[in-house]
Amino acid sequence: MKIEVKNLSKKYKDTIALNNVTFTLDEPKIYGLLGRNGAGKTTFMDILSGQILPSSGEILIDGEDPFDNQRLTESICLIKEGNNFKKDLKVKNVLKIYSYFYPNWDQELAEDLIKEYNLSLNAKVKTLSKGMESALGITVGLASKAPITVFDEPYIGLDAPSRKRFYEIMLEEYQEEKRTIIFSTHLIDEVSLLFEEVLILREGSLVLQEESETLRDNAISVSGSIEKVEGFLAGKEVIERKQLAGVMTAYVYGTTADAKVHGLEVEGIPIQELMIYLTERKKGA
Ligand SMILES: Nc1ncnc2c1ncn2[C@@H]1O[C@H](COP(=O)(O)OP(=O)(O)OP(=O)(O)O)[C@@H](O)[C@H]1O
Repeated sequence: MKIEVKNLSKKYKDTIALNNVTFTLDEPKIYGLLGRNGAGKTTFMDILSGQILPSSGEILIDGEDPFDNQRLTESICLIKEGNNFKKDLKVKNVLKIYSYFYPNWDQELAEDLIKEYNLSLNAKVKTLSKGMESALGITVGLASKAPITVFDEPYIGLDAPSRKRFYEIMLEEYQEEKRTIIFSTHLIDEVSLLFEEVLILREGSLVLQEESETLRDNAISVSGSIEKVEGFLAGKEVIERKQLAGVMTAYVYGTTADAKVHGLEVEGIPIQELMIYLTERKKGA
């Protein structure tokens, strides 16, 4: 399903959570949605899944507004970092409710995951530990087989081996049948290899949308005197630049060979480092 985000803004009283964000997600892929605390990720996911309205701008999913839209709601599954399910429900009833709601629900996968994560079907949600509740969220998200599945830091309390299994199963499922998975996380180095495309929000604005492969192959870090670096940057797409004591470092799309011709120091940028760099708060902000 095609997701078009057009001039999307969301204001909560004095806080601008999203500031005129525009981008398109054209095809089923695993998208990483990254950004520091308060960057606007959850707000975006809430608007996308039709839970809240934007202040201005719009999101269109295959041309339609998701707000109050039954046809689209059953195509989108949003799993948040907690409180996804009513506390008094038993695990088996949670599965039943979601199986009615999502037309592509995969009961076999749900049952496999329940076993994998050692969840008891008769346990009530309120008796589950944080990690178990996350495991239930992951189970529902994956088994929904919703064409747009959104995970907003869905692993609170899950230990490292359980998270690893989650990533593995998510990838297996995705490879079997492609769907749009939007994944928001702070554990960037753990999952960055899964992402096919990365979007980074900083303080409500989109600062990067790029395919991971392009980032891996073409994003380089160059440094040298301000004059030399600026000479090299002319006409190129610059991701970010900073200066310290007369030395400029820039992240840019370019080739190592070209940068060396300009007499610059050049390095590849590990994807997670690029993300960390781009999500740093600006000094004084
Ligand atoms: N219901 C609300 N009322 C008031 N302000 C809100 C509300 N929801 C979010 N905000 C504010 O909007 C901004 C964006 O929040 P949002 O939760 O979208 O960020 P986030 O990127 O998901 O952050 P985190 O990584 O911490 O989950 C923050 O400044 C937050 O305080």
